[in-house]
Amino acid sequence: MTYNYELLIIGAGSAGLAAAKRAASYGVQVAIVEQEQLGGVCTNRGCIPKKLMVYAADFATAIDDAKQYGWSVSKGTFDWQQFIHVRDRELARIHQSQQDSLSKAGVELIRGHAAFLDAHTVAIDDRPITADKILIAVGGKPNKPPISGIEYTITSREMFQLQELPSHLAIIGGGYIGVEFGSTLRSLGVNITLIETSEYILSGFDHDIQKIVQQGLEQRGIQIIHQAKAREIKPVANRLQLTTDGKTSETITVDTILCATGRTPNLESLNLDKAGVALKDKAIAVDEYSRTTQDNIFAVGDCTDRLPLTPVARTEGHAFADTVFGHHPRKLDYERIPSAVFARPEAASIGMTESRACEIYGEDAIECDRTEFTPLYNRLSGSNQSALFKRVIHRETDRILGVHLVCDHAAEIIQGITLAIQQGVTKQEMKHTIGIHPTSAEELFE
Ligand SMILES: Cc1cc2nc3c(=O)[nH]c(=O)nc-3n(C[C@H](O)[C@H](O)[C@H](O)COP(=O)(O)OP(=O)(O)OC[C@H]3O[C@@H](n4cnc5c(N)ncnc54)[C@H](O)[C@@H]3O)c2cc1C
Ligand SMILES: NC(=O)c1ccc[n+]([C@@H]2O[C@H](COP(=O)([O-])OP(=O)(O)OC[C@H]3O[C@@H](n4cnc5c(N)ncnc54)[C@H](O)[C@@H]3O)[C@@H](O)[C@H]2O)c1
Repeated sequence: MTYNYELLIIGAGSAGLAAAKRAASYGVQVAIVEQEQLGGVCTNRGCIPKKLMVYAADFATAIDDAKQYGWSVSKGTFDWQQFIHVRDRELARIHQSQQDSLSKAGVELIRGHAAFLDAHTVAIDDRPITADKILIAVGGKPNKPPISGIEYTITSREMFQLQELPSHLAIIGGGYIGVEFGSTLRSLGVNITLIETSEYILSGFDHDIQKIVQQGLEQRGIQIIHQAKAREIKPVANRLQLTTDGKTSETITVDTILCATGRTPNLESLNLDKAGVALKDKAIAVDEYSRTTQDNIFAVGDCTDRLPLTPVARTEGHAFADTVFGHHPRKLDYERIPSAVFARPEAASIGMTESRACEIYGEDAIECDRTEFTPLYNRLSGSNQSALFKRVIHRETDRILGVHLVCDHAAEIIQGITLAIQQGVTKQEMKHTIGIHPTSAEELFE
């Protein structure tokens, strides 16, 4: 049987683009289908526009800090529309570069919505296209809990399209998205109320990180209503009234409500049943080599139930292509993947949290060292935000199982540490490492 393509990829986000280029490098005839702009969530409504917003917001603090360092400066005003203009110019540049790199790799880009007709045939809008192998890389979309009035809330997608900044923003969900938007918009002068079901924000992070970031956000004037859930939302005279249930019941009136309670795979109208692809919970079921329940179909990135981060999506795309077309079977180690929360204070982690290590090895087998200190920069800036460095160590082997940081540039620092952790570095080896002075990171080698 001959097909239109050897490989058809559905979705040109981080995972799909990485897989397309790597497969093409093995001489495979590849087409990629995309229904929106190239680059998916990361480029258009995630990592990149979010980080640009963080950079914009940091000037507010930098100007205050500059005064403490002897500068005579005044804050001026922030022009949201001007920021959107320059941000979109940068996103257009990225789209062009993504398109150019697909052409250079010889990958055909097909615009439209894909839905399965059978295991080898996909309808793109109404046009049937066949392929020997198909990779599903359709990503995810925001969840909204079933709360009365939830239709008045927006999600991270619409946050990037706001025409003006609200005066008061309520955020439901204190995970990555809620914390990053809350922190950034606070620096831009927005009043923030964050509602989180647990006692602490950033579920899944080490407990010390959760506590220090939560305190830091509160010190910056963010109101956190914890152990609470949004119960009802009602429009009241051009604003929104939100009532919470939980440890305390509160009613607040705000301009905008962001719902940031997690994401689910984007599988609607893909007709996976026609292709014989099974689900596990709400995600595509895959094995460690990203194989689905149908022999010729694979899935990578946020549409599977693994770690929804861009570098993971990209690496799964590469590993799929290496395994299937490069004949180098490759799977990921999901235990040692670094991640960061781009809030102020910033947090970053690699490896096991203290509670996970105790769960696996038992409390007696684990030792933690924890240093909290005032970074040199804050001595003059006047900020009372302390930095936290924590290491989780396996007593018997002296191996470092996890490193957790809260400090300026935590995300940049954790990258180098990631390599050491992946190589099985011990506490003793770290102690014998000579650091750079004066930096915050040198504390890791004390
Ligand atoms: C606000 C926000 C901030 C984030 N910040 C970070 C960060 O700082 N660092 C980090 O590592 N991760 C971050 N993430 C997570 C990261 O963006 C995702 O993990 C990553 O984008 C997943 O890539 P993907 O290729 O699997 O999916 P996506 O990027 O979602 O790409 C899927 C693509 O498939 C297309 N598609 C879907 N269905 C069809 C169809 N039927 N036919 C044709 N095309 C289709 C979609 O239009 C989309 O372009 C963030 C996410 C959000 C929401
Ligand atoms: N810096 C980054 O790498 C980055 C940034 C943004 C997003 N992401 C990715 O996107 C994913 C989704 O982010 P997210 O923040 O939406 O999800 P999340 O799973 O990180 O956090 C959701 C939070 O909402 C809370 N919650 C759930 N239902 C609630 C309710 N009804 N009321 C109040 N709180 C409720 C949960 O307890 C949790 O703390 C993340 O898991 C992450 O992988 C990564």
